[in-house]
Amino acid sequence: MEIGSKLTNSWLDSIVDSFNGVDSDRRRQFNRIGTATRAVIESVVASKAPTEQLGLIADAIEKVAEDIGRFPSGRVYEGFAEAANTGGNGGFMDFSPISGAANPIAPPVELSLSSDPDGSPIVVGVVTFGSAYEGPPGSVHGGHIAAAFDEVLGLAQSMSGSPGMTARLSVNYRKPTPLGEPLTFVARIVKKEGKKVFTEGKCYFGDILTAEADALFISVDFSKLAQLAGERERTNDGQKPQL
Ligand SMILES: CCCCCCCC/C=C/CCCCCCCC(=O)SCCNC(=O)CCNC(=O)[C@H](O)C(C)(C)COP(=O)(O)OP(=O)(O)OC[C@H]1O[C@@H](n2cnc3c(N)ncnc32)[C@H](O)[C@@H]1OP(=O)(O)O
Repeated sequence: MEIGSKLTNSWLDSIVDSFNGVDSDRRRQFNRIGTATRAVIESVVASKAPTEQLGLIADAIEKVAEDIGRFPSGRVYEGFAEAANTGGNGGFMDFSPISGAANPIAPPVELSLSSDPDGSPIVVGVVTFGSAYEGPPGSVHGGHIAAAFDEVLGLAQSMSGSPGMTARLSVNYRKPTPLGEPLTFVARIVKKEGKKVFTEGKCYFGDILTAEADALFISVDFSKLAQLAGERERTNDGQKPQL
């Protein structure tokens, strides 16, 4: 993901610059795997393949899982937890569960920084959710809408220069959010009070407002993030960070 920064937030720019523009074969291969696995996930939940074919497909997928599972696993952290990238060679947030191209469970939401007509900085997230994200028939599952808000609001709050973790996230679902259609999330900072960064966001399908959210982020000491990353690398399974 390239973040085409139109902002002059030097703090965020310096982080984004440190990840962007670096290309590597390793990153390309991870992104290919992520894209192909995402396509498999989509087909798995929506395939009309004949039953006799399903066993063959299951055999093939089990073989792939076995092949990749033979290698040791462990995440690489450069900077921030969510900014884990594909091998330390560039790729800002390649493995984000929401926006990471290399993470097959990410829809993914494509993030960019922009500004609204009055010049205020905003984050824009563009995404089309496939069948794997279905909640009510034909609509996106509300939990995934909340996750997309957490991501775009999370990037917006980081423009404050003192990013933190989500303390509270509230979503109002106004209209069903359609599957298989391009959606646009927009997020901004509302105000900052000490460690508290208040944000708000909206999700549109065309001109239709389908959901809106507000969230409170609490700036965290970067040493806390480093500690979380350290725990994750030590245990290598990352399931239980010690706070
Ligand atoms: C992760 C950082 C990434 C940085 C990346 C930068 C690069 C840019 C990239 C960008 C895109 C990435 C996008 C990622 C987005 C995803 C983020 C997530 O999903 S985060 C996972 C879910 N959230 C948790 O797991 C938090 C768990 N909770 C905690 O760890 C703590 O509770 C925490 C940090 C939220 C606050 O703990 P305390 O000890 O630091 O805060 P105290 O000092 O006690 O409180 C400060 C003030 O805030 C209020 N406060 C704290 N928590 C509150 C709450 N839940 N609700 C309301 N107020 C709260 C308190 O009442 C206090 O207010 P008074 O100063 O007294 O007025």
